[in-house]
Amino acid sequence: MGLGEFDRIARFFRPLAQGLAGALDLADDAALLDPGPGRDLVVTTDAMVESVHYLPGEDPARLARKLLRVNLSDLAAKGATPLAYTLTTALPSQPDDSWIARFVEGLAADQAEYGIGLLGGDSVKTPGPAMLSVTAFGTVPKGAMLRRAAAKAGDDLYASGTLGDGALGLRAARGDLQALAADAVEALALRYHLPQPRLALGAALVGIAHAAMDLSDGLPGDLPHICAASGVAAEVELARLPLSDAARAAVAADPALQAVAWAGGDDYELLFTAPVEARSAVEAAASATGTPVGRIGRIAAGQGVRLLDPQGRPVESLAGWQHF
Ligand SMILES: Nc1ncnc2c1ncn2[C@@H]1O[C@H](COP(=O)(O)OP(=O)(O)OP(=O)(O)O)[C@@H](O)[C@H]1O
Ligand SMILES: Cc1ncc(C[n+]2csc(CCOP(=O)(O)O)c2C)c(N)n1
Ligand SMILES: [Mg+2]
Ligand SMILES: [Mg+2]
Ligand SMILES: [Mg+2]
Repeated sequence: MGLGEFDRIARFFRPLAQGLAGALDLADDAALLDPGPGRDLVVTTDAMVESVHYLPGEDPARLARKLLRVNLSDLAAKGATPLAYTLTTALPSQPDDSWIARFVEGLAADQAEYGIGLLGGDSVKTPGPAMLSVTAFGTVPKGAMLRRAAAKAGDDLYASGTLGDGALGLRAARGDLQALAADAVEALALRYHLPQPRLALGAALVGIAHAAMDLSDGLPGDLPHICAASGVAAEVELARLPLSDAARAAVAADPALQAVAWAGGDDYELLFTAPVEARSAVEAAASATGTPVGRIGRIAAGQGVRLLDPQGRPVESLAGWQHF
């Protein structure tokens, strides 16, 4: 028999709230959060469901870190510095305390890594698969949050890091990439399990980038959001998409994986636009934060996204992740 709901909160979750005065020891109806003078509060929520967002049997510590990181990635995309988060767990009716202990280990590790604390949350049971949800809070200088709606015709379009590793990494984690060398399989799976939110780059792009978002559903799914929000069109040269050595090896071993590498999903890289005059400022932000950044296309007047294959032909068949 596991602990009761409130003993479980006190034992496992309260230590994660220490050091965050507004969390009130996880013993009140709500928490308090002060963004500080001259700062705006930035708020984002993402949930993860077993078998939809992560594989059954996943290490709870690694799962906890991914849950935090997908949310921190949205803060990064807004140029925000993370402050705190709330956590909702919907777990099968008899929660296993050793599972929760390991989940909390993962949260503690990334709290330390990113300088954040647990502000509160909710614990419920479910007859369905586990569902875990985080709401992350960050701050930006007042009025400076990066937005999807700020792209301008003529802007360059950039992506950080490498794309496609997360989606290929899911296949690697499932054991589907048998033809690939073990070190490449491991590198891809790690990118699926443990994204790297681009917080330093996001903050450095405040005042430089026009529009920004993070890539979670894959470039063909996500870029149309910037275009629609900004009332512009975009053109991407797929040959310019930055692919890791492991992703290139996977595509070389199985050319059918090219679409997976391009369409991505689970990337948690930044997609952003900036005026041509800001090229050296973008490069400086990239090098100051140690984040690779590649120019992958451009923004134009009009609407819609054109993806061009390496021969310059439009590709219509790539789609992003959608739940329904
Ligand atoms: N159930 C909902 N209620 C209110 N707003 C929602 C709901 N679902 C999504 N949204 C809002 O829709 C917008 C897009 O959400 P979406 O989840 O696609 O963004 P994202 O987190 O950047 O992408 P991803 O979920 O793939 O990481 C956000 O402003 C989000 O707050
Ligand atoms: C086991 C498993 N199967 C498939 C996927 C792929 N996937 C699921 S949701 C999502 C988009 C982001 O989620 P959301 O839009 O819900 O925030 C992606 C790319 C995965 N991660 N794990
Ligand atoms: Mg979301
Ligand atoms: Mg998100
Ligand atoms: Mg996002």
